[in-house]
Amino acid sequence: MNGLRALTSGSPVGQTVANAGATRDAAAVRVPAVTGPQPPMLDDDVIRPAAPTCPAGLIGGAAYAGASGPPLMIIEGLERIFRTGERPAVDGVTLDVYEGELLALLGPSGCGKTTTLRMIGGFEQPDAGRIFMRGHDITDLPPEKRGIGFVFQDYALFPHLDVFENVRFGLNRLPRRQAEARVREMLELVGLSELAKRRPHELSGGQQQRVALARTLALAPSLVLMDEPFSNLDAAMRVETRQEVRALLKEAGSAGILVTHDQEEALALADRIVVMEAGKVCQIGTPDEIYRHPVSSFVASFIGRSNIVTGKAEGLGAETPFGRVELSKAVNGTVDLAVRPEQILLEPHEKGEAEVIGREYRGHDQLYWVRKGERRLLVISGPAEQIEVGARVNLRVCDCVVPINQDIGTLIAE
Ligand SMILES: Nc1ncnc2c1ncn2[C@@H]1O[C@H](COP(=O)(O)OP(=O)(O)OP(=O)(O)O)[C@@H](O)[C@H]1O
Repeated sequence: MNGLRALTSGSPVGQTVANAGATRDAAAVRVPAVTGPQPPMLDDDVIRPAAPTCPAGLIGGAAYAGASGPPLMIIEGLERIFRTGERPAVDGVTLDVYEGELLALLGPSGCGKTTTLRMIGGFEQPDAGRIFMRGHDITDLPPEKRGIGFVFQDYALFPHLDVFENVRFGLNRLPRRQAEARVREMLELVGLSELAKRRPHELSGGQQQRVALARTLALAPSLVLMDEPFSNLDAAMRVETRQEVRALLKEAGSAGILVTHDQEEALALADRIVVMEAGKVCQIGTPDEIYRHPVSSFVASFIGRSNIVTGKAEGLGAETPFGRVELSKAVNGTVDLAVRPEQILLEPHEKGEAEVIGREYRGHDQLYWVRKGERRLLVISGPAEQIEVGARVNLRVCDCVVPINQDIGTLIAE
């Protein structure tokens, strides 16, 4: 979905920003005012209720290990039902975001990521649920009163303004010298001081992305929303730019919420990942937790790849089509198990239990498809191994396997 239109359509302010993306008319654009740790120039734009309306504390999901205080934002039971939909587009989303944390909303197309982001930004009104920022209920505030910054998918830079003027845009309420000092500071932060006089079309996609980020960060937001911000970049530029964006947000001390359907991007960039499916949050955790301890076959298959097999578990072991495997948690009964392709070793043997039916060389590793009885399994091995298609192999699982769908079995110990 086009991040700019998706994020902004449907609200007067949003509409203006969306139009700006099309017309590039600086005078017509109203960039949402934002607040943050410094400078204090936009504070009077933001409504601050006299007392917090929600107690600071963790609601939903796993805690962020890097948290040094209460959450910056608490989102509680957010719901959005479109008249055209058979089910809610967003269905009871509850999560929190900590100061300086980078959170990725990850899930397949249509699972409600953009709608969730639009509600956080104030461009879409929820049908139920509340959003609290530093303890204040901001659910009913317009976008420009929320203290939140935006980086749009197509950057929304003004082609007739140079880099310096693009970044200064939105700082026009500051005295000129103070605004210019802030722009210089931001350009230094994003490493574009040398290119201050260039127009957007004289920059690479990655540099344009940095200008857009500098323009947002100039307003010192405590939270920056980004909808598929790297989708316009080629693969190599995407990898480089996403690390830069992460570093810049960390340096600026701003938290970020990033919408992506790219699991590799979420794993590489985020402090925590919120996995969504059909409008609901199915798991929140660090990239490592999500990858190594998926809570369902959906998460196990969407984040990385998994062979889902059924096993008969007894404590920390289970009988499976691979023979006996060790489990990461003690369970009893019939359980589904997520076996990662890299956890399976292929041992060539002329009377092996399985047959190699496909092979894809990828340079850094190889994918093998093997058939055992009716089952088709995916295996990833190192690049040096050479097993021909048609060869017989034995399969060995070389690591602890994660039980999922625990309602099938009985969890007997953590
Ligand atoms: N304005 C709207 N009117 C009606 N239905 C909508 C509207 N916006 C979104 N939807 C529907 O809500 C659901 C969630 O859409 P949303 O854009 O939030 O998903 P997404 O996860 O961001 O998808 P993508 O990755 O494709 O952008 C989809 O079924 C979509 O068709």
